[in-house]
Amino acid sequence: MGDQGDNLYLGLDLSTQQLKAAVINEKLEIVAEQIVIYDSDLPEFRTQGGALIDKINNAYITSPTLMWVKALDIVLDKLTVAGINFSKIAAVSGSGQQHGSVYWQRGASQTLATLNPGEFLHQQLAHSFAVANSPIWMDSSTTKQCQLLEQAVGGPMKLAEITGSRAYERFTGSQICKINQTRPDAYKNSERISLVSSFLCSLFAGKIAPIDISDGSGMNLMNIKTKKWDETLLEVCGSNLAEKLGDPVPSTTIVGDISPYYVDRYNFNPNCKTIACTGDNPASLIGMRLSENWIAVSLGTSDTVFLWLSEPKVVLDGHVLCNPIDENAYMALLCFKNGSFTRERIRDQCAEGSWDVFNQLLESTPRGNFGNIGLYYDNQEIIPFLHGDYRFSKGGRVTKFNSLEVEVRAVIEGQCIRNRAYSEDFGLKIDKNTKILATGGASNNKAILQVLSDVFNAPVYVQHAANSAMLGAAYQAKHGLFFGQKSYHDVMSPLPEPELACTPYQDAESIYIPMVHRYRAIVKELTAQ
Ligand SMILES: O=C(CO)[C@@H](O)[C@H](O)CF
Repeated sequence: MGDQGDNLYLGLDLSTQQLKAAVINEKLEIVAEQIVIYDSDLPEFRTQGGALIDKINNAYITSPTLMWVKALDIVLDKLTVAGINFSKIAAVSGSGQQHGSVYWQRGASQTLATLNPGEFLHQQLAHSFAVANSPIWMDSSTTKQCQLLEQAVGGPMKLAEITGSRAYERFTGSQICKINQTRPDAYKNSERISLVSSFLCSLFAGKIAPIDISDGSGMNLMNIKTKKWDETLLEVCGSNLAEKLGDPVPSTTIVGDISPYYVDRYNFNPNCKTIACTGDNPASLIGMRLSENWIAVSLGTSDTVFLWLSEPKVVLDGHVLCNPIDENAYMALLCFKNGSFTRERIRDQCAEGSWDVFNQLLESTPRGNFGNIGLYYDNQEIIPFLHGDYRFSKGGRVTKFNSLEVEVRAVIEGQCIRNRAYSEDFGLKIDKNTKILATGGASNNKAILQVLSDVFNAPVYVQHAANSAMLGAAYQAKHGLFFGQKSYHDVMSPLPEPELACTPYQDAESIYIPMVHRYRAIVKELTAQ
């Protein structure tokens, strides 16, 4: 690939609402970035936020598989128009929304291996999927299948010990099980089954790509210690499933040379390597350069907390995934559905829709909020399994707080206390080395970050990288290409250090440790009801 100095790397993030692509150089600087937003750029698929919600059963949520293929056609054409010299791209990798599944029709491997460079991908793959609309992570229609998985191994704790999570409706195992039960012909005609991430990799590799161990940890099917499929769990979901899935591989695996389709159609270098793709959250961990002593808090539509784990922990709330950077390590993932929409609701109700007013109200109240605590769940929450608003003053449950500023502080403190409580359940020990990396939209709000810092009694840093999953995929392309020659930290060394945003007040720990205990007691009481 000529002088390494001018190598480029391509990373893509196939997320729920859009496909994003970034080209970076050796210094990990973004040299081009393009996006395809499904709803507006591909209106023929009639998605809402990239998803199709079943009109009869709104728990049943899918995405058109061919829409994702067409989005790749478009984003590569956009990069072409942007003048990218594809022949300089040394490696490509990607990330995908976790848990979704793609069902390749018999014969799809042959089609992938013999693509005609004169035609679009979507034209040639139009009949390559046994299931036209892929189940995605927003689906919650597989409770019965979850029960089968847990019963098969002896209950939720055992399933969590084996696979890193108790059974979740959105996880791929229960989704495959449901396809097999409700559409047996489609299951039988599926030559292979991919995750969204390995599906994306397959399009570049010109063959059905393997599932990586990190995204594979989000299926309730893989033993996170042995990194092999659990035979008992596969049996529950369908016959010959191991053959349909293929063997899991480390997330840095070089899957092969890029398909000749891209060499002939876009002038990619024939030596360009396709690196295994992974889930969007593991890719974010890569993009955020997370390591031990760091906690990452992504403050977005949903709030996500990431921890680096050297050993797996058996928990019923949250997920343990194999680590995409070090295959002998793990990562903890806590997903909270109620993030920015809830903050915005309280902003609209209490601060006339203004973040400036919101922040003034927040900063006008003392740490600890006069003993008030609030839990706000606009949508059914994953952890804890609660829905609605719950307010408590010193004396007990109340229907409303007596001031706007108390309500504002309560929503932010409540979310930050939640983050700390469940992180500690994962074994997080907060000490003088603990640091928090905040990302996502709300990480631009210093007033919110100050509360996060106080609740965790740790400094908060920010990283203004555009999209940690997309960049993580681009970084993984380079990391995978030089795996064994350069360490991950060497690969990432050109990146600037995260910037310190705020540090905790002296009295923070004495205020928030009792509040975390009180939070736990409240949640225990509410979930018992
Ligand atoms: O379900 C999730 C993780 O468990 C989400 O973060 C999806 O990965 C979003 F695409």
